[in-house]
Parts: sequence; structure tokens; C-alpha cells
Amino acid sequence: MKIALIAHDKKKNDLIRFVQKHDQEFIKHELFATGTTGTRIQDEVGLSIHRFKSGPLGGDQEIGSRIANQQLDAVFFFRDPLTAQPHEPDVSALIRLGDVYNIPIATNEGIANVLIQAIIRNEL
Ligand SMILES: O=C(CO)COP(=O)(O)O
Repeated sequence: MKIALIAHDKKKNDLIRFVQKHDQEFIKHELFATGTTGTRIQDEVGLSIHRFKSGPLGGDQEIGSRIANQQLDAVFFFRDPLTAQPHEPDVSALIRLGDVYNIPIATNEGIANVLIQAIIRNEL
């Protein structure tokens, strides 16, 4: 599967921990990420990952474009709901495209736990 991983700054540690916990599953898939998130996953988890631009510089839009072209199967997007993002319209656009194309986007760790179990069981 093609899976995108994204986290806002205050959620990056949570996403790294989550990916580390499930690294034996994530290693089986083709991984994509926004710039800074991808660098941290590469450096701290050791998974190979295709990195787009950083979110505020267009990375969310690049991932949205992948969704629109049916080139992504699932997205883990650990959003920070308590901090204003300069690129909030890009974040909303990405999530909107997930709804348009019925791509599962886990926007917090609770639903991420559900989504990763579905992926492990090959239920998507
Ligand atoms: O801003 C982001 C998502 O909206 C994430 O971008 P980075 O991974 O480059 O920090």
C-alpha cells in the first residue's frame, strides 16, 4: 500500500513513537511524508520514505494531489488542533480530498490505532 505520514510540530513526537511501535508493518509499505516529518522518520525510525516539501511550503498540497490521482491508500495525519497553522487552507484541502476520494485519513492517534490494525489485517 501507499501510505502518507504527516504530523504538525507538536504532534511529531507522537507520530514518531507510533511509527516506531508499528515499524514492522510500515516497512512493508511504500511511505510518503511531508518534509520535516519525513526527515525525522528516516533519521529516528530508519524507514525509507519519499519526502515532499514541508507542509507550509506546499507539502500538504503535494499529498493532496497524490490523493486526487488515486496514488495513496491511507494517510496518518497527526494534526495539532490547538495551534494556528499558517497553511490551514492546505490542511483543509488535503482532508477534503480524502473525503472526495474515500481515502482513510487518521487525524489523531485514537483513529490511527484503528486504521493501523485494519492495515495489518489487510482489511482496506
Ligand atoms: O505542516 C505539516 C502538515 O500540515 C507538516 O509539515 P512538515 O512535516 O514539513 O513539518
